[in-house]
Amino acid sequence: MIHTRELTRHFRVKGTTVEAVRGIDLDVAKGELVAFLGPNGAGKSTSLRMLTTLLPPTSGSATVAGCDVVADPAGVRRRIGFVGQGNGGGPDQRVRDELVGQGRCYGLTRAEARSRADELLEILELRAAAGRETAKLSGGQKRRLDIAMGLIHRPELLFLDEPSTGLDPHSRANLWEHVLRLREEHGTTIVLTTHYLDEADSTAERVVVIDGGTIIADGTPDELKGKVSGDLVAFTAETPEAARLGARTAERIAAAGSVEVDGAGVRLRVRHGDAVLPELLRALDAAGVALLTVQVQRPTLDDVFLTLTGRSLRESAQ
Ligand SMILES: Nc1ncnc2c1ncn2[C@@H]1O[C@H](COP(=O)(O)OP(=O)(O)OP(=O)(O)O)[C@@H](O)[C@H]1O
Repeated sequence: MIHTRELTRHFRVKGTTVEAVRGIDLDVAKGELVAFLGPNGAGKSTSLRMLTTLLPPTSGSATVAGCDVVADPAGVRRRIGFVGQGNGGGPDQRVRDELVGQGRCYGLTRAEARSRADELLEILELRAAAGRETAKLSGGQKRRLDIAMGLIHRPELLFLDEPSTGLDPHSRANLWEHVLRLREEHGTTIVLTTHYLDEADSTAERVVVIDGGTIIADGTPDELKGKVSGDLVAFTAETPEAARLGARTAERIAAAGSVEVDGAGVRLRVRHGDAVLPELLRALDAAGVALLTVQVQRPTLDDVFLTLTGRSLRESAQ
């Protein structure tokens, strides 16, 4: 559905060159749900804008839904839907009219546009808001209308640029339910950008991590987490002395890496935290280290980003 080779985009800003996207090779198959994850300025939107023909590449190539983005941008546009950051229509437009108008823009007859609009209002649970002015919708309803607008011409491939930014947690969850259902029921391929780690983790089956204009990791959330960091085992001893003894004991445990002591707390990385835990507890007990708390945490996508770049995505994204 998407094939890019060495896809590159530079901008000239005040006499200097900004390398926004630097030679991206990406293949997305039909039906995939892919999240581009990366901090602000990583090159996610620029990549999306090239794939949706809004921006020509400086060099490299991209084929989207079977059409070349440079040689046949009209072909790409006919086959894709794009929901940008803060799309929306005119504030005085009513929801259904907005959708029908969009359908007409894509060459649907009036009857087709009306029937498709009604279908989408139903799918995206906007039927009750059909006669309302778009300016009076809630944030979540507005984003769902944006998505309906992107789907009016039944695209095979839908691009969503930060679909949930600015929504409250309830609206975000609701939006995701709709997006996932669309994909399940209609087989739509979906490519989206996000800087919400939890969102990429829980909803995308494939995460493409972008930083500094290049892809630095690509895989399922579990593959990414499995490859670059082990589980975190954290325990608290009764005193800092006991913690230091506990840390020395933990260091001797098979495959324990990067043991850190902070006051009475100890943190270590191990490959399979839950499998190592019984051995660790026995060793600590034998050394006379009594524990107040112990927990095992699977790595997060932020741990992955930290391991790859030395920076926390959570901090970069704030
Ligand atoms: N039209 C432009 N002119 C000049 N520089 C640009 C332009 N668009 C993007 N850039 C620069 O290119 C780099 C990548 O920006 P881009 O918007 O693609 O990042 P992003 O990952 O989508 O970030 P965000 O999460 O903030 O949207 C940034 O350094 C940005 O300042």
